[in-house]
Amino acid sequence: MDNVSMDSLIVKLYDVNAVKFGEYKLKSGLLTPIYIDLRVLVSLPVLMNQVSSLIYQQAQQNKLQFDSVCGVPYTALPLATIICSRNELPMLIRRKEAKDYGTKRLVEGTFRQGDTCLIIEDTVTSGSSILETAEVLRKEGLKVTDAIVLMDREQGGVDMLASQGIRLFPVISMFKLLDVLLAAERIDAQTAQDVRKFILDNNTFRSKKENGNAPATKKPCVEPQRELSYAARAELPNIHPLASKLLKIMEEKQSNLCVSADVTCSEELLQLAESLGPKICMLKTHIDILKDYTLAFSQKLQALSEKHNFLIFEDRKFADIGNTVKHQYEGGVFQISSWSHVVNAHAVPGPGVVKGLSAVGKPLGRGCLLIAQMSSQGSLATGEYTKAVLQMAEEQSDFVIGFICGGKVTEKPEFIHMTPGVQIQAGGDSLGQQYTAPEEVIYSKGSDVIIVGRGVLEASDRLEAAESYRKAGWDAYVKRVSRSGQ
Ligand SMILES: O=c1ccn([C@@H]2O[C@H](COP(=O)(O)O)[C@@H](O)[C@H]2O)c(=O)[nH]1
Repeated sequence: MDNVSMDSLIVKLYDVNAVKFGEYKLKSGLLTPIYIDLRVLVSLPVLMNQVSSLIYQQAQQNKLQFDSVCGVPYTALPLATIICSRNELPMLIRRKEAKDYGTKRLVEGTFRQGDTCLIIEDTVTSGSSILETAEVLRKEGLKVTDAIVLMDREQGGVDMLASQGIRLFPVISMFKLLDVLLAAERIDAQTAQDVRKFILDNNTFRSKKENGNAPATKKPCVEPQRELSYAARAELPNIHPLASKLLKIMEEKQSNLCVSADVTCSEELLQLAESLGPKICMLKTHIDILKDYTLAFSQKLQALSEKHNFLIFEDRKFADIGNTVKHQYEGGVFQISSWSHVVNAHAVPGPGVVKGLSAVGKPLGRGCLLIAQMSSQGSLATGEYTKAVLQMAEEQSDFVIGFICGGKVTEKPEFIHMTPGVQIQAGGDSLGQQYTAPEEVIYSKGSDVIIVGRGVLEASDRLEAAESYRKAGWDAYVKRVSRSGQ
């Protein structure tokens, strides 16, 4: 289902009163300004079918492997039934309580020990209902590794379940829902803001970790740091708003792909942005290689970035004293700061380069990546130099949002790691470029975003190639987060 119909589904859910604003009590007793009541769907067969297909699409898009499907009782039961019946899949029913006669089974249906069962849920807050169902299924000898939810309230369910070895794939997330209802004028800006604040202030997983079960004395051993999802990092208290926006785009579009649009004609660049826009979280430009740049072009590019929800990154690699980069960023022919969300800089000149850029970009809400490492053979950006770049970033984190690097260079989850020199086939070119595969960059080296140029541009079908890179990058990320949660 495309974005437009996803948006109209969200509006429909509101119109049938499945999304309510006011004051409601959650299962935990917490009062919430938004309540999702998907029970109403059971009387609305058209909507029921649409929602079921969306849930099943998540399973297909993420290539989930399973032998059976189980809906969390009760609201998700009919959804699971429709999915199983339409797609001829075996279903299991988890009883909420065992009968005191007959077989006394807690799981109805036939299965073999070691079979994998996919869980379907209607709404997730903390993830505890999915976990309860998973525990019952696991006790019966089934494996549970994945779950799909129609509506994720973004209050920590994804992270809690990941910590229990379950990857949760949401169809709709709370922030997306609020954006759509606001745009459709179903709610006003104040309501959206109040709900957003509530969600951010009431993360059930974070607060449990922060407040609950704290040992009286420190544990002697250091536990390995748990990997946060992109969505959880987007909500970190000290995160730069642009980094947060990027992480939310990545989560929403399930894309950690930045395409490097290294073409020399502005029309071709706009065509790339139009066709690949839905697949990417960011589009990288080298504006000075265009032979026909105009300011009108940059306006069209901005319009496409809004239409397809991606950020623009001008790979200008500023490397001069603060006063000069200020002019280069703001003025000249390109007026980069007026249209590019993100730029990058070498640290060679010292902190003044960031100060100069920040003087122009910070008031506009822009951000900067520092080049900590390079993908080219013989690069001098290694070792102590890379460490000095990290230090410079930390000192100016109100403008620096992350790094260009070969892999993770800092454990600070507020910083974004972006890696160029990526192709499915590792190798290189004749001018020193070195390529690493998406899985290695994201899963093994811990980077966040893959930057792909010729891997897409030189493919016979650019859209198909972009989708392969999107999928490879996203699968590697999902694998990484679930590994750390187990
Ligand atoms: O270390 C670096 C920094 C930047 N780049 C840029 O990324 C793309 C890579 O293009 P491919 O076609 O995928 O090789 C290109 O624009 C470089 O200028 C980089 O490769 N390495």
